[in-house]
Amino acid sequence: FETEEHTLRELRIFLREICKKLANNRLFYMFTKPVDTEEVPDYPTIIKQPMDLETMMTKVDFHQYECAKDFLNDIELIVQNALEYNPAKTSADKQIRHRACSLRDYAFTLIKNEMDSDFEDKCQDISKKR
Ligand SMILES: Cc1noc(C)c1-c1cc(NS(=O)(=O)c2ccccc2)cc(C(=O)O)c1
Repeated sequence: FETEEHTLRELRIFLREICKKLANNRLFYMFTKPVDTEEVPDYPTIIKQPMDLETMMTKVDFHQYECAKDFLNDIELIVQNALEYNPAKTSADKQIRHRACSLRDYAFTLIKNEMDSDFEDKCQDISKKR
């Protein structure tokens, strides 16, 4: 059990670093905070499961990720929300869709390059058992 807690602690340290790198990239500024419903009043009528990088950092701290796959599922949620809410051919919508796709590629590549694959396997085994 102690080794499992140690493994999950290491995962949280790693995921905080990934979250910080993504949030510090100016390209992804609009994904760093929840979409402001004052600014975008119809957002909650269209997007039922909002997600953003600040919320993800809080989820790390609340032990709500037990493997990198769960973390990447929330990245994918940010991406899908942006694609759904911004479908138009306008340059503004195209730009946010492009940035959402870049966020996905950055996050998956960062994790693939910086994470030991058998470390992720160990985390997924722990997660499945719980
Ligand atoms: C994200 C998102 N999904 O749909 C839309 C639309 C956006 C989105 C929302 C905002 N305005 S905001 O007040 O909700 C906000 C500001 C700063 C960080 C996070 C959110 C700005 C932009 C933008 O492109 O600048 C985009």
